[in-house]
Amino acid sequence: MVLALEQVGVAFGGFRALTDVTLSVAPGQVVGLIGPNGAGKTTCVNVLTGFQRPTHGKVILQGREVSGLAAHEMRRAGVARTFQAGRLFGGLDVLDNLACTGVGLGLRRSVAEHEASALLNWMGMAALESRAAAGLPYTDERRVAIARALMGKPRFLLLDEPAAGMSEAEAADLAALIGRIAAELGVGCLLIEHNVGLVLSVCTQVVVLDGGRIIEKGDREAILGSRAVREAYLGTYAEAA
Ligand SMILES: Nc1ncnc2c1ncn2[C@@H]1O[C@H](COP(=O)(O)OP(=O)(O)OP(=O)(O)O)[C@@H](O)[C@H]1O
Repeated sequence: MVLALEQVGVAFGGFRALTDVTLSVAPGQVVGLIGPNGAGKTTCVNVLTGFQRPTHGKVILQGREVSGLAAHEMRRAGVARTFQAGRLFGGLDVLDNLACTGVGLGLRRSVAEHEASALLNWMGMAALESRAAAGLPYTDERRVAIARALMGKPRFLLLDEPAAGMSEAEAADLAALIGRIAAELGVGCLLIEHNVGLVLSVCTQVVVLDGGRIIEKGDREAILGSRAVREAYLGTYAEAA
């Protein structure tokens, strides 16, 4: 049972941001979504999470069409996301950042706090519980945003450039974390990332967008061997791969 786009198109006025996009993420799988700036990656995530209605096509969750659901309904249905900017509640500590999200999802406060604490522990971040979110170093802030997205035990997690601004070592740690989220929690992950090396290290399947269309889909070898991908994209990032 998967989260999928079926022949999705999105138009902003006369501009087509996406055309005929079909992709899917299965539980426990990490799918990469790459492509040049403006290719339509964030728009895909927005459609999959209810932030953007498709102009054409369908969003499918566990066999059911969910194209019309709002963002909070998709979240309750088990589809979580992170944003390019962290969007934490700066005035709250880390535990409360997670617990508030749990309460918003319908958990009792004590249950939400317990889940938040267990999650931070699982991610090796228990020491951050009572730190103010506003004062966190950048990489911790990104990891707390991922922890918060995992509240309520979502079945799918969509990550929009989670490694932006990180060093190679920090990005490698993040890749390991994403691998654990898929393998140990069984969460299906969709990873938008400009760091192609990171995508190829953690994703079993990669989808390449250019100009709102899918130009390639496949595993690491298929992507590295694709002439269309090299021409559209990898030229700029060849060293990273
Ligand atoms: N709300 C909107 N109104 C009009 N155009 C939009 C809107 N949102 C996105 N676009 C346009 O749609 C195209 C795809 O944008 P999108 O943000 O999905 O690309 P992206 O692949 O995520 O790019 P980046 O890597 O730069 O984040 C871009 O040309 C963008 O300017």
